[in-house]
Amino acid sequence: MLARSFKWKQSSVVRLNAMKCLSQFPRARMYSNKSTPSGSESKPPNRGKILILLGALAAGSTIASMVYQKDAPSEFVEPREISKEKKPAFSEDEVSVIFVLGGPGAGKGTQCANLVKDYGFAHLSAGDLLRAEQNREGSEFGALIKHYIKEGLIVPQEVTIALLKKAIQQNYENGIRRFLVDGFPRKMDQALTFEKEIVPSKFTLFFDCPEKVMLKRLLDRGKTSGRADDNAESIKKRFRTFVNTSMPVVEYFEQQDKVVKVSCDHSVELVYDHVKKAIDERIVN
Ligand SMILES: Nc1ncnc2c1ncn2[C@@H]1O[C@H](COP(=O)(O)OP(=O)(O)OP(=O)(O)O)[C@@H](O)[C@H]1O
Ligand SMILES: O=c1ccn([C@@H]2O[C@H](COP(=O)(O)O)[C@@H](O)[C@H]2O)c(=O)[nH]1
Repeated sequence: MLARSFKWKQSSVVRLNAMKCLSQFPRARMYSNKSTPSGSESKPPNRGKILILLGALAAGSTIASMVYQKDAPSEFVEPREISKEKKPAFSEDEVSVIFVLGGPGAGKGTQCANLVKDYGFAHLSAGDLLRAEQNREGSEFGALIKHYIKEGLIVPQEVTIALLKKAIQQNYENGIRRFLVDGFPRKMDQALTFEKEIVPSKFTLFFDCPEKVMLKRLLDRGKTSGRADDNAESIKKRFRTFVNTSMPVVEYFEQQDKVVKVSCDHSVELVYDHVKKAIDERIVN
């Protein structure tokens, strides 16, 4: 948030400077036309040219402010090695990534643990990676992550994608080729960046669950989880973020026919039967 307001301030300064320029420009032209060498009355300023110049200045300031905001909030983030890469770090033949999405408490982690046992996937939970980074001594992102998680907001993609990329790379070096990327992508920018710069996903496993059921599960889990966001206030915010920010990602992949939906309002065992079926039908390597 701090970062966002910083960026906003920067772009506002650009706009304000441009406005100052705009407001002073006509006056400067008037002064220069005050008198003519012949001493005759000054000519009216050429309004057409002034308008064109004003338009160009306004367009320039808008573009400048868009460029400023595009990368927000990069102040918090390590060098932007992700965006410099021209093509994905891995090809789809090298690694298989299945995104696992669903509302908070839908049972994603529980089902991923089953899949790890039976299929040898590496399970990368974006939330777990963020919590580990938050607690890592010396992390410059600790306070930022803590704030976003408590508020049920999505941590800036640069942080999460860098963590995921590192984890995939480490597992790859150890011979692992199949990944369940759990609780990610939660926002459209993450989906686009990950697929462009890390690897395109095979498909998305989407756990569909009524809010009432998820609420009960999370409040029960909160009795022992020690998670700062397993409380009624944070859960409400997480639900809101899920509907407004994460569901558009599911819809985006649905349009590409890349979503397998599993209903989660059943026992762990029954849900897993459906999950296994979905995986067996779609998995390629
Ligand atoms: N099918 C199920 N029936 C009843 N309880 C379940 C079921 N699946 C998971 N749970 C329980 O619900 C809680 C939330 O499950 P889990 O942690 O797997 O969800 P999640 O989707 O990964 O949540 P989050 O996104 O918040 O990390 C856990 O306490 C888990 O034991
Ligand atoms: O891509 C992500 C994934 C997670 N977060 C933040 O972490 C919490 C907890 O995630 P869980 O999957 O429930 O463990 C989530 O509410 C977000 O605040 C994120 O920012 N980006």
